[in-house]
Amino acid sequence: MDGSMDMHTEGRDIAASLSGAGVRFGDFTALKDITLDIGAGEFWTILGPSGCGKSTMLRLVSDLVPPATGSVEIFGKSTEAARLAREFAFVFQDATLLPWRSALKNVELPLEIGRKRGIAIPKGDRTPRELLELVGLGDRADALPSEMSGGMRQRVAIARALVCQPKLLLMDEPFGALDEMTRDRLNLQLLDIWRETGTTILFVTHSIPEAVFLGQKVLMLMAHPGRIKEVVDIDLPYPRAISLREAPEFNAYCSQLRRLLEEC
Ligand SMILES: Nc1ncnc2c1ncn2[C@@H]1O[C@H](COP(=O)(O)OP(=O)(O)OP(=O)(O)O)[C@@H](O)[C@H]1O
Repeated sequence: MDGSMDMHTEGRDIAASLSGAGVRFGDFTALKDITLDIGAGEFWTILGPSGCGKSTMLRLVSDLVPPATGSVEIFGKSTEAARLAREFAFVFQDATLLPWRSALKNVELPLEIGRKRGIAIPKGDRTPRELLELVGLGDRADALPSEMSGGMRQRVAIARALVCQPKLLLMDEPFGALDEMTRDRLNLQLLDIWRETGTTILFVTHSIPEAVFLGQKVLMLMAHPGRIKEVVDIDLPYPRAISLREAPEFNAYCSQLRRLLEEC
């Protein structure tokens, strides 16, 4: 499908609803006519050629860039209202931890900032320490970022993103800089976290196998201007094990997406 798409949304709570949404930077159209609904609790991965607007899509949803056309709603609110209510959180490729603070202190940071600014932060079900346990770092609470591996730092960043109990997690190539084995392990861990927290996840990646392994749906964007090429449902059951990557149906999805990517 080219340009835009309609989704059947009956009976589905909607986390993010985009309607004819476009983004411009000056004369340049970065995203055009994006229409889609992302159901609450769903896991979407986003693929597309370099420069097609994947990061811009996350920035649009998270109130970092305004729509030049159309509208974006997050859980029925404006993106600004959702941002102020801490309904979403970001994880970037670089963990961006404060180097002088321990893992635990980094996870606690959003709560501290909220308190200092007098912002009512949604009280999460889990304490920062419990979140470190959730990402498998319960025994590294006092470690400094320089004492941790890249994968560990990224897990701290995920725990920090979860500390305000966001209903929507926006992840921009969070495992792109990690070696393949660490990436596989974090993919499994992220699926566990997704199952346990029920958070909606929007996950940008350049890796077709990663997009298929994680996602219930893959949003394929195309370039010039950035727009929807297709949404592919990944009809593979959860929990997903690494051995799934050997399965013919997994590889069939990868081939389908590779063909779509070549057309973009
Ligand atoms: N602040 C900005 N000002 C001008 N142009 C921008 C700005 N941010 C992004 N762009 C342009 O918008 C387009 C989409 O950028 P974006 O970073 O969203 O692409 P992407 O698909 O995430 O790319 P990549 O896969 O390389 O990370 C690119 O052509 C980029 O140069």
